[in-house]
Amino acid sequence: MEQPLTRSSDSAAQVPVASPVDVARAVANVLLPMAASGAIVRRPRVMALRQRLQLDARAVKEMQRLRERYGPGPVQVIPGRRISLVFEPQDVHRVLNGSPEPFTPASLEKRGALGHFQPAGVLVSSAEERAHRRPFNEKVLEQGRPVHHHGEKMAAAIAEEVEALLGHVEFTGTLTWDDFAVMWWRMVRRIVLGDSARDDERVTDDLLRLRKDANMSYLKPRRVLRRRRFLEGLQKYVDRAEPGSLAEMVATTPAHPDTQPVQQIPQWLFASDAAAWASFRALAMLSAYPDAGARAREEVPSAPDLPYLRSCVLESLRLWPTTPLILRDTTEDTRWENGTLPAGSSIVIFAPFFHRDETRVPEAHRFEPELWLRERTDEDWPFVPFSGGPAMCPGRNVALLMASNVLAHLVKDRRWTVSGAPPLGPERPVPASFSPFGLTFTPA
Ligand code: HEM
Repeated sequence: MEQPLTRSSDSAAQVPVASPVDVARAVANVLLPMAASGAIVRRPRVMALRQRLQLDARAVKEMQRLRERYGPGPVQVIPGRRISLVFEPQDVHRVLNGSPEPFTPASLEKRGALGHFQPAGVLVSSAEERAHRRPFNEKVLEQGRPVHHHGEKMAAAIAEEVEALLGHVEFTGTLTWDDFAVMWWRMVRRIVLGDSARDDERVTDDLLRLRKDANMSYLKPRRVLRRRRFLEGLQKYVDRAEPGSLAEMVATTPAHPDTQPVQQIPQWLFASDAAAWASFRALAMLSAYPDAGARAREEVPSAPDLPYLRSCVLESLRLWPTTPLILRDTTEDTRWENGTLPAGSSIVIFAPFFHRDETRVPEAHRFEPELWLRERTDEDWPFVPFSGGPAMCPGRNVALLMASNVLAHLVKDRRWTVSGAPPLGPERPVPASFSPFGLTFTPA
């Protein structure tokens, strides 16, 4: 049973419900733009609109207004489903540290979405299944090591793929998102599945198809045959167990029968997409902030361990979190400063509010990679691009290794001019919304 908070009252009343007008505003300004952008695979056109209208600024303002109006405790903004927004750092830490009980990451919404391609993935698992699946993910991904023991092999694949991309850029004169994404997926397939998967677009196209369905969650019927073909494709790579791949580690890491090792892999593939968005935005920042670009270039010889470039990627993720809505469902009644929430309620941590609220975060609209040069703790303000607590992203270090090494090769011998971005630079506030998909880089 969870300990009550020291600041909790004995109130048996439920956490307040926002007024109908505030419900409509919270949905329109906070929840809808995020859902419309695509929870599992992004919709570039909606992202472009979000950038044009700078909708994330509106969302943060709405959160500030709601907090002002209802106080620091949570407030329910979808009464039927009992979805509550939280506003205080200690509530963020409490919810994330209280995973999987009483705050399970396997929320109704996530089960609806991820069930399309990884119904046995750790993120949508019960507490009992998680007890086996989480340690398996941590072992294979080596979550505590900045550089995975396959790091040299990963770095070699990254070097080859980025060099091939740069050859293409020399030919076309520009670096676009589409070219970057082709390179990215070749690299991810090699790192996760093995070198022989480099050109196996079918496996990631199958996943893309299933991810598109996942955006529609329960509204789309499950494509059972496609999912079977996709998972069988992954199984083949595990059977092949190419040395230096994560598939090899899946094949050789002991697993409890409940673990379903192959079903842990889709998350590693699909979540790598977020690292691509963060890297492309970080490249724009390194191009627009000459001092940061110079510091990154100086660091290149120490690859694959690149703390400053990793910080740049983390800062890109703080400014534009790729998981803006961190969801938890309550598994028992929980007490809060302003009332109780019954079991089965939903808690939403809206990350941009905690990352970009200029009334409480001095660096809200500045590019400050230095924020990440030391490990952050629960004593710190919650910047949570990788979530936190026992369900924190176990692939964080693999993602940062990929992203930082890709950036190192891109900036090593080149300076880039960026177009297609909102105005960027040290003299101005960092934009609230920033789509990576419309960016084009030209060697300066
Ligand atoms: C920049 C890239 C990435 C970001 C921002 C990111 C972020 C996150 C976040 C926020 C969560 C928690 C979601 C939640 O609580 O609902 C999560 C979970 C997870 N991530 Fe990542 N992730 C990234 C890349 C990766 C990669 C590359 C891998 C694997 C190679 C990975 C593996 C996982 C796994 C297995 C979980 C589920 C953890 C659990 O439920 O215990 N992620 N990630």
